[in-house]
Amino acid sequence: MHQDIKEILLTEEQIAARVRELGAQITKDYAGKTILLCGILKGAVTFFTDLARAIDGPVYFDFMSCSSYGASTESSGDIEIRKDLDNDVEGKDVLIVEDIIDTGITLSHLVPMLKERGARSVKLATLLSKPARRQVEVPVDYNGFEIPDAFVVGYGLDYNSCYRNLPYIGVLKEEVYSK
Ligand SMILES: O=P(O)(O)OC[C@H]1O[C@H](OP(=O)(O)OP(=O)(O)O)[C@H](O)[C@@H]1O
Ligand code: HPA
Ligand SMILES: [Mg+2]
Repeated sequence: MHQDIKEILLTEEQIAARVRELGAQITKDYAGKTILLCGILKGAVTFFTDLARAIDGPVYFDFMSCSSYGASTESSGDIEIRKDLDNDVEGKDVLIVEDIIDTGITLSHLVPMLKERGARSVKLATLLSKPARRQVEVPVDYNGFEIPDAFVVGYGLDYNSCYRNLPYIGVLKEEVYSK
């Protein structure tokens, strides 16, 4: 285990098993449709690539880059779109893929924006949800795990751009961000 990690919350095996379940459910729910899978960079990349391979059906890939945390463990409340989707979403079945919903602020901006652009449907898949920290309610269609109120890293999630490549989800030691 990495020296900055206090505890492993979800192992590689637990994540892989849950991603397979979510992929099977999405495959059923979208039978006969093509999904425009929209990953929110950068945190969602790892979940996105695993989830996409767990879906048995036609899928297009697109990505949007937003940032609100920067070098902090608290949301700034300002969502900056650094890169928009390449696809026109009008008439498409959009499935947003996120790594985590924490305050809900990021998704509360993105979901209405994609609906306004004329998407036929906009649904949301997240690997993690931290309900204790929610400031804005966002309906989640596919949720991997509910987690307690702790700052987690790994499997795509970062603190100050580090730890994204850890293969598990771990709780970061407080001393790493309080110094
Ligand atoms: O529900 P919220 O409180 O809005 O938090 C969730 C968002 O924050 C993180 O992104 P971040 O801004 O850290 O960018 P990153 O994905 O590049 O790390 C995470 O990947 C989600 O997009
Ligand atoms: N870890 C990493 N990034 C995050 C988190 C978290 O717990 N919450 C929102 N963005
Ligand atoms: Mg981040």
